Amino acid sequence: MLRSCTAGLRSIWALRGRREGAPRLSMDLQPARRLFSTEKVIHKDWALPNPSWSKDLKLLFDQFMKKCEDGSWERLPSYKRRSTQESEDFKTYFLGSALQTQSLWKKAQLFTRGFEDGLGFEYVIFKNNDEKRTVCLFQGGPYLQGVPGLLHGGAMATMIDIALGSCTGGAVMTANLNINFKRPVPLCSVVVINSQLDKLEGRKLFLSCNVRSVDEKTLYSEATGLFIKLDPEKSST
Ligand SMILES: CCCCCCCCCC(=O)SCCNC(=O)CCNC(=O)[C@H](O)C(C)(C)COP(=O)(O)OP(=O)(O)OC[C@H]1O[C@@H](n2cnc3c(N)ncnc32)[C@H](O)[C@@H]1OP(=O)(O)O
Repeated sequence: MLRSCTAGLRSIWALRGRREGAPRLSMDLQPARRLFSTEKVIHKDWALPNPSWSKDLKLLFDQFMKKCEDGSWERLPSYKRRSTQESEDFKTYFLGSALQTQSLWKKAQLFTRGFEDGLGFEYVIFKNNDEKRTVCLFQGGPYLQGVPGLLHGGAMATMIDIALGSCTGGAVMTANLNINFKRPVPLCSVVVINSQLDKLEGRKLFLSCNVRSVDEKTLYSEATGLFIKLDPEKSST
């Protein structure tokens, strides 16, 4: 698996030096990823295969894409920046935020999508709306190392937060995250995060997840999270 990651990295270096935002043709650089353009901005969907994806990740991706065919599952697209509407929703609550300044707003992006292909967070999330659950396929790259050869716990916590968040909807914030790290995750390996909504109580969403190896034999982590739907009557700043 590590070898597959290394092989992927070779193609990554070939792509280095090409900066996002610079004028370019979508098909020229990353044919596997869908791009659509408005007048000025190119929104790239990052939850699609790229050359750094290991065989395991591609295989699981294909399996879940098949499950999407009858409509029971959907693949969630992933962008570096939230849509204008989503951003407006959050701005409503955080009126005093530094992001109100135009220059910062333009620079801000989801930090899990800020790495070159294969070096950081490679992931895709599939959602089953009826069952109120998601499956996140995650391959943590070499820049996410903690203890040598192993994935940093903070990187795992980040993915758990995102995975649990994907079971919610609308404007929510993480209020509590509780993680039990049971086994260390080898760097560049693929893990599967199964998340579900356990309970909805007013504005409180109680969620849980587990993180397992592809063969399901290793339980790496278990976590619970509390997310709060933001109250339109309140502003947090
Ligand atoms: C597909 C892509 C998905 C992407 C997902 C992205 C994931 C990224 C998510 C994040 O990183 S969010 C950033 C980290 N989180 C924060 O910075 C949150 C900081 N905290 C807050 O802003 C506020 O505390 C919060 C908005 C969460 C709640 O404030 P509110 O004023 O709206 O709620 P309030 O304090 O009235 O509490 C509402 C209920 O929740 C309960 N509650 C709030 N915080 C709690 C807590 N920490 N533990 C337990 N209960 C809590 C509170 O007791 C109360 O219960 P009851 O309704 O039963 O009375």
